[in-house]
This record gives sequence, structure tokens and C-alpha cells, in this order.
Amino acid sequence: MLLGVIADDMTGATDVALMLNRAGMRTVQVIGAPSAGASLPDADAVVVALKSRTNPVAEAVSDSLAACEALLAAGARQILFKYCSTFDSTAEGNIGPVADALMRRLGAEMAIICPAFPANGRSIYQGYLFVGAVPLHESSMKDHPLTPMRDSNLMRLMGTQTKAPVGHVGYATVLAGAEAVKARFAALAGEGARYVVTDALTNDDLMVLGEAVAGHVLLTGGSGIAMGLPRNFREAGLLRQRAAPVSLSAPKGRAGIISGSCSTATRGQIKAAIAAGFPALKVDPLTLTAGTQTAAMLAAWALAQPQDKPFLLYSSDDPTEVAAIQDKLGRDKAGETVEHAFAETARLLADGGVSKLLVAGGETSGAVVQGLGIRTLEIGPEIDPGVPWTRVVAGPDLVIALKSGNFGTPDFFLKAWALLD
Ligand SMILES: Nc1ncnc2c1ncn2[C@@H]1O[C@H](COP(=O)(O)OP(=O)(O)O)[C@@H](O)[C@H]1O
Ligand SMILES: O=C(O)[C@@H](O)C(=O)COP(=O)(O)O
Repeated sequence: MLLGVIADDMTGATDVALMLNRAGMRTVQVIGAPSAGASLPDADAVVVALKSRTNPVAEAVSDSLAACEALLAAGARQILFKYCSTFDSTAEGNIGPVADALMRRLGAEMAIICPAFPANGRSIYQGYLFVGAVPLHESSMKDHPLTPMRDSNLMRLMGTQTKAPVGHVGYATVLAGAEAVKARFAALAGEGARYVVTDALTNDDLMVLGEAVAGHVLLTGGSGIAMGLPRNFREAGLLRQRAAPVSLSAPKGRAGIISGSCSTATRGQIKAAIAAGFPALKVDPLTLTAGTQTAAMLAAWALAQPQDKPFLLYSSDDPTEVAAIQDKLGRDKAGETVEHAFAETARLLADGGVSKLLVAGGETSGAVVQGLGIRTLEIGPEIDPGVPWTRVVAGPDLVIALKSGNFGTPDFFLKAWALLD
């Protein structure tokens, strides 16, 4: 194993695993921090998918360190801490504290901060993170149910989460190439910087940065920064090129969609699925709390639908409705209620013969994967940038795609099935 990745949520993990797979590294995703001494699957890269984006800081740190130990024990030469391309976090963390702890464990002198993911419109200029044409804090991420992002300056965002000095590599330096970036790293290290935000607008920029960080033991960023890493290993004679899969054979059974994502892209995809006649049932956190809607009822409804189209269970709502529900239940309780219900529903659906599942939302996917008892995933074909089909290799016999809230074209729920044999 060459590269170890610690991902702070489930969809982020499949996103980075897809990126590595496409760039020629055989990548396997394992769920949860492996216990001490547990062996990891044999692969060029292993991604450990945690649910550490929004849990308490101490837990996020200890899970990330446990993942790091397992990856090092399996031979990882470099560790990537993967977080969201929209830098999803709060003033307390968890990005800063986890990165600090990994830096200490690995004895790293410097780590880059690069959430850029051009294929999905995430770019960094002058240290400001953009989502499409607008700065992060003007994007729909300002209303995220768990990690509302109200600033776009990555130096400032990281600065609230760590005491370590944060520097910046500007775009002109990135354009000048990997040697110029390395020289700038050295200069910043001389000034005491421990973290370095790197501008990046295109995939070419990410390849330059990938080359510049070949010698770094710790990297932090979105899946984009993984793009250039396989080439480093190939050039070092450690990795052979392999082709990424174009289709996936799915076990026989029914198809369905579970969505707890309230992101703009997902809400559009839900609209398109309903317009296409998918049988759809809205799940309401208040009704779940009152016990008048239960996981058993959701699963029974889904399994009673005609099989010619996938069913859709969704709690996704617009920011005004989400805010009203959070006012009544509290932010965490609202999220947990939906996540618990979907985890249990997914288990009942798998028992009821569902074998092809699309899940929308990072936290939602984490809950569903845990509910299904999935331990290992193999990465299949790309549906859209950042979202692959995966096949369960340890756990129930099914194929599952875990879609980040803001990823995918409007017809995502309609077109994904065509990649399955
Ligand atoms: N109607 C709702 N009201 C309040 N919270 C909700 C609602 N529907 C889903 N949630 C919660 O919002 C969060 C959405 O986060 P996530 O699943 O990560 O989606 P995304 O990938 O879009 O960020 C989850 O914790 C989910 O349980
Ligand atoms: O980097 C990204 O944007 C994604 O890989 C990711 O982390 C998604 O998180 P959610 O939007 O919470 O699914």
C-alpha cells in the first residue's frame, strides 16, 4: 500500500477513492476507524471513511489517529486527510484539530490546505474558496444544516481552528510550476508557517501541486489534490497504470433512493425524479419524532411500490423549512432523527430485497452505511465527478452510490442506473 487516506465523511471517501481509481491506483474504501492490529485490504491506496466532520472534536481526533495508525501499519508512505471541497467545519473544528493531531503523529513540518475541485466548481484564488462563480459564503453552503459556511477565506477559516501559523501560495507561483511552489513552501517554512493554503483553479494546477507535495508526509484537502499523487508513485517506479472500471455488475433485486441531503443540487435531482414519475415519499423529522412515521413504515411503503422505477424516500427540504424544524427540535436532534430513521430503513430495505441503492448526503450516507453494516467498498464506475457506484465487498450483497449533497447533474437519479449491468 502506498497512500493512506483519512476521509471525514462517507461521500467524501468515495469521492477521493474514485479520484485515485481514475488516476490509476487500485483503491479500496473501509468504513470506520480500524481497530488496533486489524489488517487492511490489499490495494495501492486505502481510504478510511470516518464520520468525523461533525462529531465532537476529541472523538474526531481519536478516530483519525486510529485510522492513521492502521494505514501506517499497512505500509502507507503518505497520508491524505480528505475533507470537504467546501471546507465544511465550524470554528471549533474539526479540520484544524484533526490536522494538528496528524501533523504531530507524522512529524510533518508542513501540510497544504487545498480543497479545490475544479470539476465540481470549487476553486481557490488569493486563498478564497469559490463555489462556481461565487465565494463559499455566498453559496448555498451558507445554509448547510450542520456546518453553515459564513466565510470564504481559507487562511482565516483555518486560523480559527488551529494555533499553527497558516501561509499562502498564490496563483502566480502555481502557474510557475512545481519547483516554484516548492521554493515558496521552503520560504514559508522559514517564516514559521505550518499550514499552506494553495491557490488552484484547474486540474493542471492540481497536477502541479501534486508534484510539489510528493515529499510531504501529510496532505490535507479535497479529492482534487489526490489527482496528481498516483503519477508521483508511478514516477518513483512503485505503481503500474491500470484502467478504471466503466460498468458494474449488480446483484438481482430492487432499486431505490434515500436522500437526507438538503443541498440545492439534491433538491433539484429530487424534483427531476418526481417529475419522471418515481414513486416518492417525503420523510418529516417532526413526524418521525412523534412516532407517527417509523422506519418500518418507510420500508413497507418502499417495498410496496411497483418495481419498474426506483422508489425515493427523502427528508430533503429547503432552508426555510429546515430552519423551522431545527427551531422545534434543535439542529443535532433534527439531523440525528432523520439519520437514525434512514439507517434502520436501509437495513429493512436490504432485508426486503433491495440490492441497488443511491444515497444522497454525506452524513446520511454515513448513517445508512452503518445501518447496513457495510465494512468495505470497492470503487466502480463514475456516475458524475466525485460520485462512483461502489460494490459492497464486506457486508450485504448490494451496489450502492453515496452522493455528496452538492454533486451531480439534475438528472443524476435518473441516469445512474444505466452504468449497472
Ligand atoms: N428536513 C430536515 N430538517 C432538518 N434536518 C434535516 C432534514 N433532512 C435532513 N436533515 C439533516 O441534514 C443533514 C444533511 O447533511 P448531509 O446528509 O451530510 O447532506 P449534504 O451532503 O447535503 O451535506 C443530515 O444530518 C440530515 O439528517
Ligand atoms: O469534497 C466534497 O465536496 C465531497 O467529497 C464531500 O466531502 C461531500 O460532503 P457532503 O456534501 O456532506 O456529502
